[in-house]
Amino acid sequence: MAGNGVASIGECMLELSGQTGPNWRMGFAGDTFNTLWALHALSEDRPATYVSAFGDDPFSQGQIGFFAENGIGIGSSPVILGARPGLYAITLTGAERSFTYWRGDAAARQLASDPAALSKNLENQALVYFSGITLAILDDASRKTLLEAVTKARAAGSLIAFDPNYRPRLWRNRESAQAAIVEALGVTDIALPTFPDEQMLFGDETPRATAERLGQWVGEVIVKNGEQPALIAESGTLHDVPAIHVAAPVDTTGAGDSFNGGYLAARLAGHGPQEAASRAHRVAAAVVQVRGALAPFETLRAAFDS
Ligand SMILES: O=C(O)C(=O)C[C@H](O)[C@H](O)CO
Repeated sequence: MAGNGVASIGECMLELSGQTGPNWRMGFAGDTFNTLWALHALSEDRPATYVSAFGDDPFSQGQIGFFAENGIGIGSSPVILGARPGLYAITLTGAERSFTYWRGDAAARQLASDPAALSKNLENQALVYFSGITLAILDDASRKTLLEAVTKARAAGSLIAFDPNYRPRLWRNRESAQAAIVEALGVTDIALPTFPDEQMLFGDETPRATAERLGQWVGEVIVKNGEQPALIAESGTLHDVPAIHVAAPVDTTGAGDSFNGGYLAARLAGHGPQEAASRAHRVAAAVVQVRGALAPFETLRAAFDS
């Protein structure tokens, strides 16, 4: 039987944000971590595990320490001698973000190197979350190991949530991204795609087309579309849930990830999809008003409950 915990699988990097002159602020972030951060802030009573692989250098130790200080464990995730975390920097044009990465040899690429540890991390979880970035950083064999572990968790009763989160640069080509993402959707209960990503990768013309295409495999689909309404498809019924207009956003990094965390926290707390999406929009609106991907827990909670 599935337990009470929440687990998110992927890569958390060092994050450089908030450049003012020559000064950067260093934090820790990565799409699946950003989602777990919000989910954990909003579901405090559930044990939270970030499932990845880590290095043994001071930055990896700092990362694991930061997770622990904030109540997030790493379960049985491997700590690999000589490995280190990836790094990314945020460049802002207005509030719109773009990223530069140094991540090709990051420890997280070995997150499926110990299949037994990976499966153990997914035991007793109410919810398991992963993304297209998780898939993109793995080689074919590791991706197969990951999907087997997720399939096993699902069979044991965990709810599986997935955001296709398309990062073209991380993939060999478009076809391999399409194939891996479609395979992941086959083991997904809640899909949280972003329309412009789906348009770029699959040529969908409207959010409705995305919802219908994903609805072939997934019972609950939430199509995010920036400041446009989110489109929810649940067992074939569609609803628009308006987003929140933020007058002066500062950095859009992590908005979609935090939306996902808010949505999943609300669903786990028993709210229906429309109420969950309204709360998720409020959480995302709070995150675009801070620099970097993570907002303080109190900020997230205030937005979720407002
Ligand atoms: O782009 C990535 O791979 C990241 O994980 C960096 C950011 O935190 C993430 O994209 C924000 O959604």
